[in-house]
Amino acid sequence: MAKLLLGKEVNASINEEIKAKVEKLKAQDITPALGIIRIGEREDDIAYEKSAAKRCETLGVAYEKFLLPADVKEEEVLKTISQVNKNDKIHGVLLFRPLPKHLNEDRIVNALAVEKDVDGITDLSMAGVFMGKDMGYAPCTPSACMKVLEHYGIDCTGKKVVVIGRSLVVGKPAAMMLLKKNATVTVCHTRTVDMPSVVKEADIVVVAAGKAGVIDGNYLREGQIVIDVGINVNEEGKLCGDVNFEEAEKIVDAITPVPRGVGGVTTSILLEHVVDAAIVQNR
Ligand SMILES: Nc1nc(=O)c2c([nH]1)NC[C@@H]1CN(c3ccc(C(=O)N[C@@H](CCC(=O)O)C(=O)O)cc3)C=[N+]21
Repeated sequence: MAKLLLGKEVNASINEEIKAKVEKLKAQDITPALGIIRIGEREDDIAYEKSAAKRCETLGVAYEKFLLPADVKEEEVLKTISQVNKNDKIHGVLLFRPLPKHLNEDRIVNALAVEKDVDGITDLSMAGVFMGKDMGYAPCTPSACMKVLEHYGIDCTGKKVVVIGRSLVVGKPAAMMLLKKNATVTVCHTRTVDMPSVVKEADIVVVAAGKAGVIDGNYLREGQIVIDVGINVNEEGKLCGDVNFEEAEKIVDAITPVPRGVGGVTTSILLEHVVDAAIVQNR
């Protein structure tokens, strides 16, 4: 049976740091605050929103929600973003993605002030990740994957790492971050030929396929470490990952479960970025 890599343990250390920073800010009469912009009612957005709000409450971070209907006009979204950009009481912004199809995601995302882009979605923040420069904030989900590996003492140097998924939200930035940690990285996607044999070659598998349970026992072998980034809501309304957990845990050495894995760490990183943004903006 695989060892479980639990988010809770990783969070404990991050949360201590966040609390200390929040206390320091509060001593200067500054309350760090997150702006949450949600368009429509996607279940995974709402799941993240609830977790983020709860964590804000626990850590003494304020938040304000900006809820827009799924059929909102682009100008309305741009107006909301300009409003949060100007509001000095809001230090970081979480804009859920993907956006409804009728909106120009590129234009909307890049309207966000880079110093408030705590989920690293603007082109400039993303460029920082790809060039290995300290520019803006890295996206929270791939950062959470790296944090889990680091916390459990899993060194990437020289390891074969397969990333499944090539999205800009997770797959591509995760590949760059792994490369920076000296891994030999392969990125698989829907056009990859014979994916099971490619994935079996990996020492570490980072799964961001975006589909519930698609990575089953046929892709895995013993000795592997599996990081499951997937957050899917199944028919019963429960969270599940992109890995078929029941099959995987019988085969691999270690795995992050869903829930209780990467998701909670993503939320911690988000809060850490908001608090850091509040510090930088009040210098
Ligand atoms: N720009 C953008 N960035 C995102 O990172 C992003 C997004 N849009 N759109 C939606 C998806 C979904 N997502 C979730 C993260 C955590 C939980 C979650 O439930 N976290 C729990 C723990 C769950 C667990 O234990 O695995 C918690 O923080 O306590 C859910 C969903 C982020 N996403």
